[in-house]
Amino acid sequence: MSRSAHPAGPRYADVLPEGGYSAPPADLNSLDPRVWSRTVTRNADGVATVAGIDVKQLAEEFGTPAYFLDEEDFRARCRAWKSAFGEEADVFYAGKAFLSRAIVRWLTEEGLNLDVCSGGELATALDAGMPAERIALHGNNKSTEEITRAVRAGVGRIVVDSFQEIARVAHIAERLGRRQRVQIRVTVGVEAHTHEFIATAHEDQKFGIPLAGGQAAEAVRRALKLDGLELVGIHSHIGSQIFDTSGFEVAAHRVVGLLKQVRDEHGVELPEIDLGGGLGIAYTSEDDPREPQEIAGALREIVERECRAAGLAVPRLSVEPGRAIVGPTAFTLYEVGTVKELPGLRTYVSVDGGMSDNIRTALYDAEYSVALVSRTSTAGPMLSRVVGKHCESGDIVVRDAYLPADVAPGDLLAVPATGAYCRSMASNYNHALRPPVVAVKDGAARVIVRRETEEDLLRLDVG
Ligand SMILES: Cc1ncc(COP(=O)(O)O)c(C=O)c1O
Ligand SMILES: N[C@@H](CCCC[NH3+])C(=O)O
Repeated sequence: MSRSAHPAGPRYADVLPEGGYSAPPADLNSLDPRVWSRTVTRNADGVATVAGIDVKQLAEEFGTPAYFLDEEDFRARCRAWKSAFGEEADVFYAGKAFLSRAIVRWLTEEGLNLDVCSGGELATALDAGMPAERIALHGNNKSTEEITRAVRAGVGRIVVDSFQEIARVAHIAERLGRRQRVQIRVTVGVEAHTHEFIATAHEDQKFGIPLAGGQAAEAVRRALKLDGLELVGIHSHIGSQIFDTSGFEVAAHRVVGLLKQVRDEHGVELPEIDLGGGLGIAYTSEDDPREPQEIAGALREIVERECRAAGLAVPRLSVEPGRAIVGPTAFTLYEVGTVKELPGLRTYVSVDGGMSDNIRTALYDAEYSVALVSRTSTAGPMLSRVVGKHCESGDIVVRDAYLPADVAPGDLLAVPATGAYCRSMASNYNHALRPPVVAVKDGAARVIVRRETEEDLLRLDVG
């Protein structure tokens, strides 16, 4: 929410968000299809439903807070990415956004590959049957154990992130009698227009080997000399929650520039380019994300044009969307516990979860939307802040939202677009029990990640 004066008047200028507040939406009961997963709607009684199941029934059966993930929507998004990039490219789903065995099975069935960035993600992928050759291992500080497991399993590629790692992967692969396919992650020097903590290709941050100063070219030189490595390509990931294709285009241009330099220096044409993930989604009605076709068209066009100009064969392209596939497919369902009005300021609506199930608002100032979903209301708009139950004043789920003025304890609220980086970044802060993920499809709901229990917490506490 943004832009305009505080509804309570100028006296409260000090509490204004940057740019001010927007006017309340015309209809507080509507569920904007750009923000909600595809099968979310309201039934004749005004209760929101997903995949045909009403949220009151879901809350009763699975409790709150809980994430509800629309399987059909997830699969449709996988297919949209696959068909946008076509047979000449590979789509690696970024498991860090959210990973579970069910997700791995759906990805495998839909023909996507998988990017993992830890031993835990690798274990989940292999356990759920993703063929190793369709897995890429990432990370800026992979352990020797993680690299060894990945090489042993036969992963399709390891994306190396530093000079030390080039030597480390080569050494491990040689010791195991393997030749590991690797890509080198480079930093292209693009300032992605996103939050500082999720931008990854400007120069002053921890990921990748800079193109600047010839470091990436030196990394290629070293990798080409090592028997344990098969250098197959160059990787770039510029950041996350990006709406504008221009940063990807600059990255593609610079990566192709490096391929040309490698060809000119070593007579080798590297056969692959990966341009990472990062495509943004709509968290609120004000966001206007790009579609996979748009990004695919723009990337293909620039890679082909640049390669033609450089006299290079067009390399195989891959991308790693996480948020854009899983983000819009889930919402978090909460029950309202208390409603506290601060006259002239706003109303604090406390729900039964918070920063332990969605840290993004506190961490990145992320914006979310929220709706009353257990009923409709004809009450007027109330400027609200939806907060959690943790012992932190920064425990905010939705910073600025209009809710109907009659919202009361026992009502159910849902926050859409929480499929990415919410359950995967959830914590046990205040010994909160991490919520379950429930997959919904065709009128049926099943738990794919169960709710944590106090026994789970106590089992780890062995002191
Ligand atoms: C290397 C890499 N690939 C892919 C992704 C997925 O990004 P997103 O979920 O924004 O598509 C990330 C996370 O930002 C990443 O670090
Ligand atoms: N975790 C971040 C994105 C960073 C992903 C990894 N490079 C988010 O919630 O938006």
